[in-house]
This record gives sequence, C-alpha cells and structure tokens, in this order.
Amino acid sequence: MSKLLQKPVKLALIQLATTSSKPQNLSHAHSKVIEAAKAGAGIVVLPECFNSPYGVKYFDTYAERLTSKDSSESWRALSSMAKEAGVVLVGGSIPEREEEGGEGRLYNTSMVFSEKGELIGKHRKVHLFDIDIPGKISFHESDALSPGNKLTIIDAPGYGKIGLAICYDIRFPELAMIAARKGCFLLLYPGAFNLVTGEKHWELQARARAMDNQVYLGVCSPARDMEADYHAWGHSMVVDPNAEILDETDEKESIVYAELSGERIEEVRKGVPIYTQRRFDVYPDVSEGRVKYEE
Ligand SMILES: NC(=O)CCC(=O)C(=O)O
Repeated sequence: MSKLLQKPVKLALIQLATTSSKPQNLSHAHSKVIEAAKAGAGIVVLPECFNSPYGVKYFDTYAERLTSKDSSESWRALSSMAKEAGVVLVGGSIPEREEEGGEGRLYNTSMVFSEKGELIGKHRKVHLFDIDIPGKISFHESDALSPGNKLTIIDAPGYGKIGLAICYDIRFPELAMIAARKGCFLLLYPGAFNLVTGEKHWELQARARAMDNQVYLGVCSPARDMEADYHAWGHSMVVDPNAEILDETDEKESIVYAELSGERIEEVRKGVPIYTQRRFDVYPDVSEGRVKYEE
C-alpha cells in the first residue's frame, strides 16, 4: 500500500453548465454527481461558483451562511448527493456569508463531504481574483469578498490527504508546495479562468504545480456560457505527478475522469528524486513550516 494514497481511485471533475437558478444548478449537479459515481468515481469535484453565475454583483445575492446544515440549502444538497453517490465530494465553491454576529463578510468557499455526507473540510479562497489587463479584463473579487486566511488539507477517508484551494489560489505555488510537503497525494482547484488568462496560463499552472510537487492535480471549471457576464475557460483537466495530462475537455459541459494510484507518485519521485534532494539548509525560510492550515 502506498503511503500517500491508500488505494487507487477514479477522480471525476464535473465541468458543469451553470445557470442563474440555484435550484436548477443544485439539481443538475446532483444528476452529474450520480452519473460520475455510476462511472466508478470515488472522488468527485464540482467547479468554482457552481450554483450561481460568477461575478462580483452576484456574490451577495447567492451567499449562504455555512454554520450548519439547517442554514444552507447548498450544504444540504451537497451532503445528500455525496451520501447517495457514496463519494468524497468537493463541492466546488459557493459565496459564503459570515456567521451571524460577524461583520457580514462574504467569502468564496468550498465545502467537502465524505461518502457518508459529513462535512470534512472547508476552504475559503485565500487569494482574491483582482486583476486589470487594459482592454481585456478587469475583475475585482475584493470589491465584494474577503479572503480566507488558512491553507486547507482534507483527510479523505480511505484515500489520504488532498490539498484544496480555489482558482486564483493556484497562481501562488506556496500553497501547493506546503500541501504536498504535508503528504497530499492530490491538489484540487475548483476554478473559473477566463478567455484572456485561460489560454495562456490554465494548463501551464496546473502542470507546473503537479510537476514541482510530484502529485496529482485537478482543475475543475464551469462550462463556458457566452450569454453569461463571465466567460469561463473550461478545459477541466487531471494532471499526473509527471505533469502529463491524463484527461482534459474543451469548453462544453462534460465529465473528466482519471485513475490515480499511489504507485505512480512513488515511481515519478523515484525517477526524479527532488523529494530527497531538497536543500533546506540553503532556503530555510520555506522549511520552517510557520503556516496556518486546517486539517
Ligand atoms: N476565478 C478566478 O479566480 C479566476 C482566476 C484567473 O482567471 C486567473 O487568470 O488567475
């Protein structure tokens, strides 16, 4: 048995076509999660903002309090999908409204559920997507959202550890590096790149994070909708520890599948042994591990 991944698993990334109707998105996600489970997936991922349009003006309207099952229809829906399908479900992300008594902040948050439907982890996007490329794209998540302040590592029962972050977080290799250093076999990024940055950087970021850390990696986008305000890049993909793309789709709705095994991680690490060749004596600041993370 591999130390990192306890048993081989089929990963499914659902590139969901989303609408402005939350009930419709939840019910559509349900049918796709069941479809992925029937195809043999053990870990299933939904995209960033899977139950709403993606855009600064929508976050407040669609936000839910994630204090308990009772406070959030998305929590209830995801929990029951995970249980019915019998999968570990990474519930993409949704806009979260801070607990009552707080300052009413909003976050871009991913919830993860076990095969029994229990909430086993939650990640609040740490790096907000604030960019300005003149004449091309201007987007400021921080006009509406607050950033999370922790790295997230999920202990997926029966499999092992998964590093979870959201979209723009992928551009900050520190998160991926620390998650891999803490023993994750897989890095997952529900995300929604766009037509400007997607073509240049989506695949490059995914393959680079996988290669640097010699782990599996999945990036899961919504399907592209040219009628929506934001045009998602799509191209959800799974990359192996050697930076090879195992499966990828185009911009339309579909499910991307890949078989993951711990032996493959070990094989890659044995071939190119950067794991044992690191020189923490030369760069001690990254080895000190002074980091806030949730497990
Ligand atoms: N939703 C996001 O965080 C988008 C990130 C993105 O497009 C990028 O280029 O980075």
